[in-house]
Amino acid sequence: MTAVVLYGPPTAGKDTLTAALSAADPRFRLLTKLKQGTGRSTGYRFVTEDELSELREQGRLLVETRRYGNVYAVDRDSVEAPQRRGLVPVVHMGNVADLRALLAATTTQWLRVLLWVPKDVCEARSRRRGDRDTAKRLTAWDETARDLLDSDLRDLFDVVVRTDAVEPETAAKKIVAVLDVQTSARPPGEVRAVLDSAP
Ligand SMILES: Nc1ncnc2c1ncn2[C@@H]1O[C@H](COP(=O)(O)OP(=O)(O)OP(=O)(O)O)[C@@H](O)[C@H]1O
Repeated sequence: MTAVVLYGPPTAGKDTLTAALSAADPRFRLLTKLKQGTGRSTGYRFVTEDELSELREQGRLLVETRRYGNVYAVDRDSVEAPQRRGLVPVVHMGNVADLRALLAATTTQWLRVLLWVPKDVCEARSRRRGDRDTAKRLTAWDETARDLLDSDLRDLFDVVVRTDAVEPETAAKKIVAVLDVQTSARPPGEVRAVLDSAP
């Protein structure tokens, strides 16, 4: 596999696992998404509406998401340029439609990872992290759970991790181990069991 996509609700550990992956193997690089709008800049490159339109016209936008009045996008170059240098881009996704759009738009072999936390752990993590918008995060957790339960889970994830049960370093090692191996997707029953299981 030449790239990794991490899907999960707020506080599932996407940033934490990305850091653990980079520490375990310097090939892993967080992909910088494009953002048009306002708010947090970490992990994003701000672009103007005109720049975004130009990239869209050039067919460069693999995924485009409109949320909270902002536009978020993945530029094809931000996937392919690191790959040309032997690096492994890591991208974070928050909904299945975007995940599928990303998979369909590239010839890249993505390692697809589901990170999961139960809602009470999400709340505790969000409060501990000092989020001012914990209620919004919990709404997003509900939306992510619904999104998954409404989706066809066949052939969607290669690795499934409950991050309240597995240390980030252990999850990173597992991903490094399967990255270059032909893996088969986790069966839908296994994915559902992870969503349903009590903390
Ligand atoms: N495997 C883990 N074990 C224990 N704690 C973890 C684990 N992964 C993440 N955490 C903790 O949970 C909190 C949220 O993690 P992180 O910011 O990585 O999640 P995220 O998925 O990137 O969240 P968001 O999408 O809300 O930005 C952090 O305080 C982190 O220390």
